[in-house]
Amino acid sequence: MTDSNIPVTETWLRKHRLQYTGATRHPFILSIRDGSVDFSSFKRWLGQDYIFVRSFVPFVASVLMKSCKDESSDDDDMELILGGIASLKDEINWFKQQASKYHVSLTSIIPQNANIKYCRFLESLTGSEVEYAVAITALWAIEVVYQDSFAHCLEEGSRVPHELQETCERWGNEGFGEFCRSLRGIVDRCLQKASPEVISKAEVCFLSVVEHEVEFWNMSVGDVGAV
Ligand SMILES: Cc1ncc(CO)c(N)n1
Repeated sequence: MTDSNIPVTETWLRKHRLQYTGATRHPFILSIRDGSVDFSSFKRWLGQDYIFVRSFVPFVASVLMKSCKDESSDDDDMELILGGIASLKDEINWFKQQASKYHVSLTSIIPQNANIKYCRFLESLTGSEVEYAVAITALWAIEVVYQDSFAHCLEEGSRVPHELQETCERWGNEGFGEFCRSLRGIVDRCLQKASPEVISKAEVCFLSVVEHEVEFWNMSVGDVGAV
């Protein structure tokens, strides 16, 4: 670490503020927050995110495996990640419920390009050659973008449509916020001891996640460039 007083994640968030804000204050999220959201966009997001979450499970499982093998990991890491996997089961059920409520057929969804690319990226991180520090960075970044985005929709002055309140609470709730802070703590701890190469790989990985998240939202609002 270059400056021992500032955690690595803090330096990234300062350095890549614009990119991060692009992902967490995307027009799609702002439209949920101000109530102007187009429901066909919401339904598109719902179907695509269901596919994403199914690919996300093996990725998180691979992070769990790395945490069990890596000597810089501790017992708490394993339990935190395991809890994350357990809640994905609940999340998959939630998607099924929402899909039936909005008449979205989950069996006939065609994954869009941005989604395919994002899932491929996740898969590329599952190999044993990818360091735990890099993989846990991706996990934190993936979760914190959703947490930060949906928590913004719950802030005072927002006008979220009643039907979407539950969606915002799913990722914007305080418990999930705490989970993200714990993940961030792991990232900072791992990178404090990491080599400059691993730190730089993790930073590239963080930025890739942020870019994939922007593309994912773009796809949801139906940006033709993303299809
Ligand atoms: C695209 C995407 N990013 C992050 C999350 C958070 O789990 C999600 N469900 N989907």
